Amino acid sequence: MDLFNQTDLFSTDEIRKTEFDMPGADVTLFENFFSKEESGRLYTSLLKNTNWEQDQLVIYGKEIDLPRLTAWYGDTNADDSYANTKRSVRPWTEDLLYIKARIEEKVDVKFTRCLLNYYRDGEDSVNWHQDYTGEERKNTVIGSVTFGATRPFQLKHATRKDVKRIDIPLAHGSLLLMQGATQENWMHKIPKTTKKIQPRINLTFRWVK
Ligand SMILES: O=C(O)CCC(=O)C(=O)O
Ligand SMILES: [Fe+2]
Repeated sequence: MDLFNQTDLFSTDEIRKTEFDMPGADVTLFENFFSKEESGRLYTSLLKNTNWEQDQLVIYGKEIDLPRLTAWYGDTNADDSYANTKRSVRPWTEDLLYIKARIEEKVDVKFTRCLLNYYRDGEDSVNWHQDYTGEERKNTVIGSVTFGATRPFQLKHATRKDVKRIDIPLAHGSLLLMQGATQENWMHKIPKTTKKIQPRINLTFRWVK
């Protein structure tokens, strides 16, 4: 066996935890949170069974397709704050309930919603933004799970120019937890790339009253 075979070196299924040193944020990455085998199964199943929708954004009165496909799932009996946006929230599926339960072992929260994003290729992206609005942004938990291609998740401080930006590669089977005031103090994005890359699915589990 070739001892320096990269595939062998990196094909470990061990969970690796990294806490990031970011002022005003609480961000933790768990690599290999889902095993290779589970991740492969969930990627295929989510790709096929999710009700992917092409959502639009209105800019200067013009409707523009979002550069990705999306879907909302969650507690359908909870008071529906997304009702006025015409976005339909579908009931939890078995896959989503499994992923949700695995994350809930790590955090003291019961998630009520999940937003799924499907980045078909390098042209698909999400621009700088913060999750949640108003008061809800001040203290939140977001569990972000990735299956498929690795894309860099970029973070920048919302107001301080002296704080360095950070790039976290989110790989197949990883879990990123963003807690406390992270959404209030930091913005995040997934940039476009001209590299030939495989599709990627991201799930953000949220808590909405
Ligand atoms: O794809 C990702 O990793 C992030 C998605 C995201 O920021 C969002 O949907 O709010
Ligand atoms: Fe986001």
